[in-house]
Amino acid sequence: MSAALDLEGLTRVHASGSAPALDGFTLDVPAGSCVAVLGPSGSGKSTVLRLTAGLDEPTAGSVRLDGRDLAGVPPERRGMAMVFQRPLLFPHLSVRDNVAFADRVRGVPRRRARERAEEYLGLVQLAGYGDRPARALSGGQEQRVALARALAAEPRVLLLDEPFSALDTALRAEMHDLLADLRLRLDPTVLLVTHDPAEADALADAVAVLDGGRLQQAGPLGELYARPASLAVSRLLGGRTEVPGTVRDGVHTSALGPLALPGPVPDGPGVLVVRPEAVRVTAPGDPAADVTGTVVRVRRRGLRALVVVQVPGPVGTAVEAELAAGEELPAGRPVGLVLPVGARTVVPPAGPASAPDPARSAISHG
Ligand SMILES: Nc1ncnc2c1ncn2[C@@H]1O[C@H](COP(=O)(O)OP(=O)(O)OP(=O)(O)O)[C@@H](O)[C@H]1O
Repeated sequence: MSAALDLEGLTRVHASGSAPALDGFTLDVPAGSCVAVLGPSGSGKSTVLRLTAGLDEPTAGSVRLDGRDLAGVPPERRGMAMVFQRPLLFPHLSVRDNVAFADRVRGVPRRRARERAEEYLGLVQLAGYGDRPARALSGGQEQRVALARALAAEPRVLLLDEPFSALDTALRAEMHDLLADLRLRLDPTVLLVTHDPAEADALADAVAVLDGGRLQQAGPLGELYARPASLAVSRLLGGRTEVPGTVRDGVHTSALGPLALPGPVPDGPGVLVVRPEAVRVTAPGDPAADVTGTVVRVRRRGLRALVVVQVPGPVGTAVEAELAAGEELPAGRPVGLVLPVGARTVVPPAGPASAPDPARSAISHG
């Protein structure tokens, strides 16, 4: 049976005087839901899982399961199971005995533990693999066994730490499907750590974005794409259009000229961000165009192309637009761009710690 997980003000300072690895992190994971913690390397994602699992003590804050504070409860009594990026199987044991291991430690008789292991191997589509030594499995199969072993512990919360990131693209997609099926059958509460927005999109009901140990924004991923709260969130989700300017009375004025905003935004400096999927490319003379510019770079993304359009303003001011499938535009082509009002989002300018990295510049380094 799944449980509601509440993380409240979780903070972890490793050495006194050092910056916290995690700073006041608060997140609700409703029973039976899957929430992904998304963030770049070093942002504190694994720290969230370690504190939740009880593998590390928080410097401040609490972990609650169905309202019960877990302070002082050891990892094995928390009703949680964790799957890591590496499967950490016992290579000399059979696949079946790897899955049965937790039951055996709990004192379940060998025969019963092995029967249960077979059930869980069936769930991860490895029925018939029980007799094999774990060392004779492929990477994808090993990770299925790790998942079966975690599920066999009947956890109330399943903690997944980048569990599929070592797998190739096709296997990863298979594992995503498998996890979606397992969620339907077993209804566990899942807290997933990933650096990959596509993985969060495939698996999670909601996403919490971490940067520098701090929660930036939490909500359904579609909301974060449409309305990122900060440059860090926009960048993590692949946003590259960033036009600095100033907001006054609901209008953002920048090198692109005045652009009305869809909702109330406080007056003051702000950076306009727009998703490439929302930008429409048109002819330079089109009266509907909000701005005109020149295609300076084309990036392939499967059947679609992304074009980087240099627009008036300081060197490097550019807007990225996604073309329709099969549509092509060469570098050097003048174009008009429509930035639909609903797609215009203004976020606070970067502080000194998160100043834009010139190496990311859309124009100079595609
Ligand atoms: N035991 C430790 N002692 C000191 N600092 C640590 C320790 N564990 C983690 N850190 C630091 O805490 C910060 C957050 O680490 P964490 O492993 O949670 O990040 P992450 O987002 O999971 O990174 P990655 O995606 O690379 O695994 C990092 O700056 C890291 O160097």
